[in-house]
Amino acid sequence: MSDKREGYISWDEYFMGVAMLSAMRSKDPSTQVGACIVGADNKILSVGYNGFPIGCSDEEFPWSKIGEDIDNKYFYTTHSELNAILNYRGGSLEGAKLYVSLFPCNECAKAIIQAGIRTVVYDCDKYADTPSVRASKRMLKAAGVEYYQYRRTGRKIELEL
Ligand SMILES: O=c1ccn([C@H]2C[C@H](O)[C@@H](COP(=O)(O)O)O2)c(=O)[nH]1
Ligand SMILES: [Zn+2]
Repeated sequence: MSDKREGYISWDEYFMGVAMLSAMRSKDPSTQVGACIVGADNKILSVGYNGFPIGCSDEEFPWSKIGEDIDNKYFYTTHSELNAILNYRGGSLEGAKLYVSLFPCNECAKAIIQAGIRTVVYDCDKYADTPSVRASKRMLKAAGVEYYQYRRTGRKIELEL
């Protein structure tokens, strides 16, 4: 009989937990998104969160979404999924799985498909009714990328940092 410790987190909790922790790095006051890309052998390949590109300072660029003209975050934010894909320097993401705290938009869906990611596990789907997410689902389905919602376990994790 094994005397292994009970109560350890599952793979799904671990990877979605890393995605959610990554989201906490985001400076977006409205929606923080985190992503975690995992290889077939349950190894984490990359992580990302929504933020401005390198060199575009959070002090200078706008986080407002109602700003005039080009003073609007939508022009500048790199989405968490794209950041996770671009942060990976190890070669191919063919066959990888993506854990993400918000359902990917249509632009991220294109990047996911082209990167060879085959599975998307998402948590929140608050923009499900928008054309962007509807188009995203259409593309993911057409490309044979499986997607399903993460089943929350209700486990609370407290970290003293
Ligand atoms: O696929 C996606 C879609 C959105 N995001 C990021 C981009 C923005 O920073 C926020 C959304 O802001 P709202 O104020 O809720 O419109 O989420 C992402 O990372 N990935
Ligand atoms: Zn996106």
